[in-house]
Amino acid sequence: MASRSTFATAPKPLRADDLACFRGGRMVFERLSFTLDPGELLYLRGKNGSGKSTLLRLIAGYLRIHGGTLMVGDDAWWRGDAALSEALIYAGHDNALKPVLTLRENARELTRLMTGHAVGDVALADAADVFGLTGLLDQPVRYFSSGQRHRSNLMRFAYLKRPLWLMDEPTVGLDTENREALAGLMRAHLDAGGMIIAATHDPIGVEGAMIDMRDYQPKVSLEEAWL
Ligand SMILES: Nc1ncnc2c1ncn2[C@@H]1O[C@H](COP(=O)(O)OP(=O)(O)OP(=O)(O)O)[C@@H](O)[C@H]1O
Repeated sequence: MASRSTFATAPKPLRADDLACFRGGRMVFERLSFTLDPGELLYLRGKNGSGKSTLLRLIAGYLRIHGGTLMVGDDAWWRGDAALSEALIYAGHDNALKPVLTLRENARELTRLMTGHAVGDVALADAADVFGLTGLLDQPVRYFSSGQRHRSNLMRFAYLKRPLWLMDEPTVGLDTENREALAGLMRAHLDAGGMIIAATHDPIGVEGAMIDMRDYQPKVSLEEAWL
């Protein structure tokens, strides 16, 4: 199991107050507030298009804040904050794997880009073992099934020692065994003082608080509704 000292940077609490985000020509959410302390998990629930991915992408620094504040420890969040991007791992809907490379080469490439150093063979073997990918490490990703690709994408959470995990639909396409592996990995991360925000439609089986995105949808006035 990981320990606090295994994180490259110390976990910092997140505090959002009255956050708002405008995207695709409309306000996606507004007045959204939450706190997330080390060792805590926050689920984002809500129907398609309610802004779960938008919130994750905003925290990751890909989108702007249009209202409210987000504090990272004692510092105000800002887009392009290298310290924050070095403290988080984001995994969205699309996998970031290059099909022509093997899984090992993909992991080395990703870690070189994200940290400046390629992941070592021992750390990679341990991470592959979590999701039953040991036998696939030296296979080109183009031969993988969709579930194998998804597990390969999730593997980064096991070998990058970063405190804040932003997970978008992490259970999609996972069988029961791998859902349990994912839940175990998440529990170990939280036990070590890590933090997770996970957008999901499915129960994962790890205890956490919940944001219901329905509570933060903009209210449309009667006049606007007629426009
Ligand atoms: N690349 C984009 N450019 C502009 N608008 C976008 C883009 N991606 C999503 N949106 C809009 O942002 C809003 C929120 O979408 P988002 O993907 O955050 O929802 P979601 O809750 O994650 O949905 P799902 O459950 O389908 O994944 C939607 O109105 C969507 O149309």
